[in-house]
Amino acid sequence: AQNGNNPDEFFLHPDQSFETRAIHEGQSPDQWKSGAIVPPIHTGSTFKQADPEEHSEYFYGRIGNPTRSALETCIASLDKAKYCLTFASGLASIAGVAGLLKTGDHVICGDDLYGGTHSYFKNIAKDNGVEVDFIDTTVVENLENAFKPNTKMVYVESPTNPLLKIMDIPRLAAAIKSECQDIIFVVDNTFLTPYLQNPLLMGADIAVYSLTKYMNGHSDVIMGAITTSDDELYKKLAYIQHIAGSIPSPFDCYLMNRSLKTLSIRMDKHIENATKVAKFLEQHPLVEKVLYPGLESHPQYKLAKRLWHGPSGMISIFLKGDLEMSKAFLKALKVFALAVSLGGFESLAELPTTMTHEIVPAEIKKDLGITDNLIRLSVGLESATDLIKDVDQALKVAANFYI
Ligand SMILES: C=C(NCc1c(COP(=O)(O)O)cnc(C)c1O)C(=O)O
Repeated sequence: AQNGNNPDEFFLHPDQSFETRAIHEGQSPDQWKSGAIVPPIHTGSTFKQADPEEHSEYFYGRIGNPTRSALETCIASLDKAKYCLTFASGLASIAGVAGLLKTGDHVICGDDLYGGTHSYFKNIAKDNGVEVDFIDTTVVENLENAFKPNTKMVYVESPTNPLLKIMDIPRLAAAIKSECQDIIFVVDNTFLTPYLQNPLLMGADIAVYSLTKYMNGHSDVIMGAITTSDDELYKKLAYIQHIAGSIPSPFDCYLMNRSLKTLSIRMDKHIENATKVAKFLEQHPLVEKVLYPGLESHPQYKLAKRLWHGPSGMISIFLKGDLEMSKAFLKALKVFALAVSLGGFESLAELPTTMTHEIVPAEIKKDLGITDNLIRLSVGLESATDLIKDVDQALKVAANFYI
């Protein structure tokens, strides 16, 4: 995390070895005949066997690939996990985790989730006979009151997409395990990455990642991952990866592995830029509210400081206007691009209600507060001065729609 001298500048004490592990874990040149310093891209789909009754670690690309193994070893180390499994996308990894549920099981989901994740549990999991409840898991008592005899999983994001609600993972874990040790606690850690939060160290059984976002950070790979330290869960999830077969390509694994090498310095810059942009927006007359866990005004700022190494680069703001003002603001931006996704080096801006959360039923969006004037910003690595100038000029254009 940031190397500020003032203890108030950053959150939990930074993990001193993260950068070294990101560069070296899973990358040993000794594992390759060539001695390559950077893991090569193994595109082979199948591997020669010495005997019909025995094969080496690698025998078929869907079951295992050396480039994918290098990546999975690195991510497991970054998340301080025993295991990592990668999938073709973030939602594919979520589908893999949901594959642990059987007909008649009950899953408790946080109420504020990425639209696709909400839709997966509300439609696909439900159609597979899984009972789903969505509750506000920022209040631990809500969770305690939601348990049923058939509860098998609790699934949350922290912070959540797009309202940046923060989960007290240790308290949720304690409540879950005191209810029943067998309930699987899953935390989607996409917005923070292992650099800023390690859910497994706080009691989660599985962490889920859309690697597409910050961990790749270059908006050119779609991929997902899970991490766990539970041997039984790993065996089941590895079976799902192998047999349901939703695996990433060797080339994408090479790109993702390469991105991890700069994850820490990119996150520090995302935090530095987002803090400056959030502070500018917080005082702007056309901005009703700024949600950024790095600002003391965030309702769960103290919790974020207690659990996180830093507040990441995502900001959600409420403009003092309606849909027309939001559209005018978003279309006036020049440095921020109007696009879904997040976590890349380029700054992105979007309107959750009609874009990433369009799929969420209107009454649920209303209950959550995903309104026409809610804008989500993914603050990139450009000059903070340019980013602030961009939102300032776009707000001036949108001022004509001020109500
Ligand atoms: C595309 C977007 N989100 C994807 C996402 C996913 C799905 O990841 P994919 O790699 O897009 O399949 C899972 N979890 C979170 C918290 C996410 O934000 C978005 O919010 O713009």
